[in-house]
Amino acid sequence: MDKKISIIGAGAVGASVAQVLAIKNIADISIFDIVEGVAEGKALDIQEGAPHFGFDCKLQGFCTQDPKEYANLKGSDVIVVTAGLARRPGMSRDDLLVKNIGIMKDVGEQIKKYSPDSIIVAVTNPADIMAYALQKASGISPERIIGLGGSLDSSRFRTFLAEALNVSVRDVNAFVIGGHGDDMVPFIHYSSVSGIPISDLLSEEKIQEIIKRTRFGGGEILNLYKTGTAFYAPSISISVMVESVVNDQHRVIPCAAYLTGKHAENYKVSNAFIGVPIKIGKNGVEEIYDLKFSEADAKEWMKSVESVKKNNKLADDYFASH
Ligand SMILES: NC(=O)C1=CN([C@@H]2O[C@H](COP(=O)(O)OP(=O)(O)OC[C@H]3O[C@@H](n4cnc5c(N)ncnc54)[C@H](O)[C@@H]3O)[C@@H](O)[C@H]2O)C=CC1
Ligand SMILES: O=C([O-])CC(=O)C(=O)O
Repeated sequence: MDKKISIIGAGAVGASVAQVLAIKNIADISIFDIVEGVAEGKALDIQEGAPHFGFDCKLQGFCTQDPKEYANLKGSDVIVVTAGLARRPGMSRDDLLVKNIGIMKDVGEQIKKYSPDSIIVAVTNPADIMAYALQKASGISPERIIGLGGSLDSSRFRTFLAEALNVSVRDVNAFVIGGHGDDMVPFIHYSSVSGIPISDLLSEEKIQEIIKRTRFGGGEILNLYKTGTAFYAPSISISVMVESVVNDQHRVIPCAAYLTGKHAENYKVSNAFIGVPIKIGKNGVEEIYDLKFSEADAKEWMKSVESVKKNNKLADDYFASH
């Protein structure tokens, strides 16, 4: 195929997104992992299912114990980064920062070396900070880097709203902004069912219950799995972002994007990746939409901003000393 997607990290999320994207049949897929045999095995395993779905894309796996294998990133339209540690019960996503930032530094440097023109999708947690770290390590222009968060969090939010209202998820339009952490902001004022505001349909108490469940959606799955975190909903959420780049679809999805200029002014945070509604196309983040905040929304938003800023400071300290 003439398009190429690379996935770094062939664990639960990486392998699952590889399969979803293979079924979509939009690009050849290269998978990378540091553990020998994992990426090679997952690529072959997914490929062997092709006859049933009839996908023609080719999958290949590479072990990055030999960093030269990263040369196989060359020519990637999109690179999805899922390499690193996932949390265990009792941990927050932020507890992964110190371990995962070193991996992002290595991965970012390899991307810079072999495929600096790609669009990067940062998935490894804490994702807003890992997007920031990947940008620093790769030097890639920030609008070519998109972090996962809102795409997944909004999918959970829509699922819970549809369930409460007993309506099709297709008619629920709702999104979550802010950092992909405990302070994310399910944004009720722009949420509706086919245009009918959510606040006309559900009591304030029910809405607050759904907001809380959405915020801890990742934790709910972690507490069920115990040995790992969510990967089915994450992989589908990543696939729509990737497909929007590969096929230049201009989907509007909340994701972590780098805020500067007038957007930084509107969102009261600059030079940081944080979840806002963006238009995704072949050039990555093609537009950032500025939302209007009520006083209460602004309070919630600023909590999330402060948490992202605090973590970016840790990332800056790491890069200053490594
Ligand atoms: N942003 C988001 O919304 C979401 C983020 N995540 C995050 O994605 C990451 C991956 O999650 P899972 O796939 O469930 O974990 P996993 O443990 O199943 O897979 C991680 C993979 O990364 C590989 N890896 C580790 N260091 C590497 C390196 N230096 N180079 C290449 N590969 C390396 C491991 O060998 C492993 O196969 C975690 O940080 C998790 O928290 C997961 C779900 C949603
Ligand atoms: O909960 C986690 O650590 C994984 C994740 O980000 C999510 O599922 O939202």
